[in-house]
Amino acid sequence: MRLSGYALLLILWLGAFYASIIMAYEEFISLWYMPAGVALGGFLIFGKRAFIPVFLGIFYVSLHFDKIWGITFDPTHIAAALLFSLAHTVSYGLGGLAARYWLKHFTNLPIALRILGLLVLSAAAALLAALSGLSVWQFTTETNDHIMKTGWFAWWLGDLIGVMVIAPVMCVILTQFTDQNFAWLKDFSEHDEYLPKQLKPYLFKLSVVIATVIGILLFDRYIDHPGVAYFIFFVTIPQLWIVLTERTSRSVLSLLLLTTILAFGVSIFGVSNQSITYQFALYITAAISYFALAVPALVYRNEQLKNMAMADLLTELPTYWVFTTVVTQVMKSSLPNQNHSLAVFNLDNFGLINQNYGHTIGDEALRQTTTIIQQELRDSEVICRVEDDTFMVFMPNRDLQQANGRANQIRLSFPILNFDDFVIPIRASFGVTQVQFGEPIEDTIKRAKQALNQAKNQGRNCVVAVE
Ligand SMILES: Nc1nc2c(ncn2[C@@H]2O[C@H](COP(=O)(O)OP(=O)(O)OP(=O)(O)O)[C@@H](O)[C@H]2O)c(=O)[nH]1
Repeated sequence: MRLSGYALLLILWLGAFYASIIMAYEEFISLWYMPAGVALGGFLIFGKRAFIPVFLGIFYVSLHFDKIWGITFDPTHIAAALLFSLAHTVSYGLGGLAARYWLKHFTNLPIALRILGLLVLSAAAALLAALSGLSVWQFTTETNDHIMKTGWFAWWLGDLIGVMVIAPVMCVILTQFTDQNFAWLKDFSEHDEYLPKQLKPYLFKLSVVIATVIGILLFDRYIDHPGVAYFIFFVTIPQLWIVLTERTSRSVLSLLLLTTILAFGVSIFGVSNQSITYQFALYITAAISYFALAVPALVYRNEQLKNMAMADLLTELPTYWVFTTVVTQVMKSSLPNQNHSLAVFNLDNFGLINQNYGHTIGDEALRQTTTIIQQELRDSEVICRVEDDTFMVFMPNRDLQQANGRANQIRLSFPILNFDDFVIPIRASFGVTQVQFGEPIEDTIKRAKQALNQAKNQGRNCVVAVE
């Protein structure tokens, strides 16, 4: 962690604290307590090194915020501030470190399960912070029994929302200030490249979110019914729209915006007696947003798997699966008098290239060879990489003799590859066979592979054709 990271964490914590004070709807109770999210996010990204800036932040405000303690600046005050700072830092430290461990070491679990773990850990950390913070408060002031009994729930909920909304924002910001690799966080945004970049549709969706929040606050302000605040749950719909269709950072930003507007709006529109309902709605909206993040991530993974099933990663040739599917379709639509053939070829002594020049050069040789052979093929011919250095070519409308000639043409087109300090001649052996009408494709391939074995036994760099 760089020094700028420490400083930034401290500044963000203080900024979040003063913002929460402005947004408090009751003395010391905020709709959402932003510093909780800054603290947990700090521990999540920086690990235990976040302790110092978080502790300093809360210690500073505990000393200077006389209103909290109602006592003067003396040893008791300092002891109280110390205890209070420890309660906050240790609670979010434990929560943040546990969340970090969970995300780092359970990367093979489904995303939804990892998110569930995060929600549980955040809830536990926020509860610990609320209970320990209030206990310190009660213990040091001895007067606020009422707060302990009635305030802990709102305090907990406010902290929890702070964590849910701010911690992901912290992850986006703080990852810039450390040299670590955050592969364990990237799963939540790896689908981003598949999602649109255009700003206009996002701004439109964002305005729907904002309009929904402000509309409901206004409604609550002017319709005198305690149930009106429940309409705020509708904001989940446009928020989900964003989560499912926009990049992760945009979903996080929208959640941040809607929470901020709601927190200010509750005070501005004078509807703070409904705060608990608004807090629940925020909590549910944030939790659903995180779960929904798993959906575009799953769609993205599906797309990746589909691509892997369709094209070989190294050569980008169609896979065996695509090849056999296409060939089977052609065979099904063929007439008995149509002759088709199939060639299997394997590069000669390819293992030696790896041995002599290394695997990377071997990969490059495979790539360059397939590019050159592809150029040599006719449009109607279908090629695939079967495995390793073995390939297959389907030759429609060619009988065995024609296919034999064609395979020899392809064999002769194998290149001599030029690298900086050396040249590598590429050679291959071929097995060719004609497809028997109505036979399964696996039988044809088996015969062609037997012919290929014969070609290898005959000294390589040749074509063997079998009926
Ligand atoms: N660089 C690289 N090598 C691979 C890849 N896949 C398989 N190989 C290597 O290709 C070689 C294939 O060996 P074989 O086909 O059995 O034997 P060969 O050395 O080509 O000799 P013959 O086939 O008998 O002529 C092995 O050394 C594999 O390690 C790959 O994707 N990249």
